[in-house]
Amino acid sequence: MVLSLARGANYSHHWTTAMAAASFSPSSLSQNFKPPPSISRFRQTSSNFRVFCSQTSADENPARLGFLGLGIMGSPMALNLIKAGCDVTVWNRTKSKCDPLIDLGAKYKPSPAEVAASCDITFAMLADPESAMVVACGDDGAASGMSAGKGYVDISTVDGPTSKLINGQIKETGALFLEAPVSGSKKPAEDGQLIFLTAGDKSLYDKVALYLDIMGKSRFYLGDVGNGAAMKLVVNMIMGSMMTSFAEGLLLSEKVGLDPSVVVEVISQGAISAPMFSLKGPSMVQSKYPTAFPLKHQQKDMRLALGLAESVSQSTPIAAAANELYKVAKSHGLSDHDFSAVIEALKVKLKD
Ligand SMILES: NC(=O)C1=CN([C@@H]2O[C@H](COP(=O)(O)OP(=O)(O)OC[C@H]3O[C@@H](n4cnc5c(N)ncnc54)[C@H](OP(=O)(O)O)[C@@H]3O)[C@@H](O)[C@H]2O)C=CC1
Ligand SMILES: O=CCCC(=O)O
Repeated sequence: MVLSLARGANYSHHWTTAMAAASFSPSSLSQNFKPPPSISRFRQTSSNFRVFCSQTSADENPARLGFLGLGIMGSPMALNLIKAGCDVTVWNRTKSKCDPLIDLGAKYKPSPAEVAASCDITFAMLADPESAMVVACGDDGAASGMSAGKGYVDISTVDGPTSKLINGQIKETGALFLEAPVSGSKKPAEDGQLIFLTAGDKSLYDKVALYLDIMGKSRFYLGDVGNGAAMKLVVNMIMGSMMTSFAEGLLLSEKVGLDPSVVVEVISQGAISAPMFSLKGPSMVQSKYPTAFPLKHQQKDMRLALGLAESVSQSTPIAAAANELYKVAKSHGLSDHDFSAVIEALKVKLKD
């Protein structure tokens, strides 16, 4: 089953909302206040508008949210939940990354298990399959704090087998599981414009739709666990290959005496125009790679996508070649730069 909803298509009566100046007090909200139909669009355009998470029924609308993993993506996503008035408890391996959110009202627990035990729904945004596994299923992992009635939503980009393992461990506790990797990078995370690619328990998907709509602009429900991970890996495999092809073009243009900035401009006006080229191109031309999506994560996604292709004997020679370039870039110390730094791998002189 595939279900796609753009933001605002499914607003629920569980929300209480208010247009308010900064001094507005949540306690003055009426439980019966109904959002206007244009609420979601309005929320994007007005800094005075807040959406408050309210608890009309503990069963129907869990209000205690956990957030595990406060990196480039997790921090702004959790922040958007806090700004919307949700009751958020955070945890991060490096505790200092919790502090700005605690200052803004988040609660803190010292382990994933304690977050899960104290929350109705726990979101996780971890680096890779290994960290997603250890945070969900390791010692003091979230599964230790889960039980019937709770939900675990893993937003990390992992492979299907990892997601299925986590699903199994969470389900053993009686809790529900949803995988929900996202398309969109640092800025869309800050702006609440992510695209959720979900799969797993449909009843949990329905419960968390409210929160996904705070953090994102659209959501897809793709059926069984593994389908969300596969969708994410296919999309990122294409993106990773596009970026290497773009990098080759920029360098070739320079070698033959063209201005690569003009190449970026030409591309932006034609059929292969893409926001990614327009966004990253100008800084790539200046050999600058401010990190939005770390190169090490793009290489991880290429590796996982190639594994997915291998599992069904699908030929992916372009992605395989692109992956080699990301590996070269990593070996040159570019792991924590933006993935557009892969262009540096093409500047490296090959030995005879
Ligand atoms: N950045 C982007 O544009 C996008 C990223 N993604 C995906 O989202 C996920 C997070 O990405 P992003 O926020 O950029 O990554 P970051 O590297 O900024 O953050 C990674 C997070 O994982 C935690 N972590 C890493 N290893 C461990 C471990 N062994 N145990 C516990 N926690 C660990 C880090 O904790 P600590 O702070 O202690 O290091 C941090 O909270 C990745 O799967 C990525 O592929 C998806 C869409 C876009
Ligand atoms: O996983 C990272 C995706 C980045 C993006 O969609 O812009």
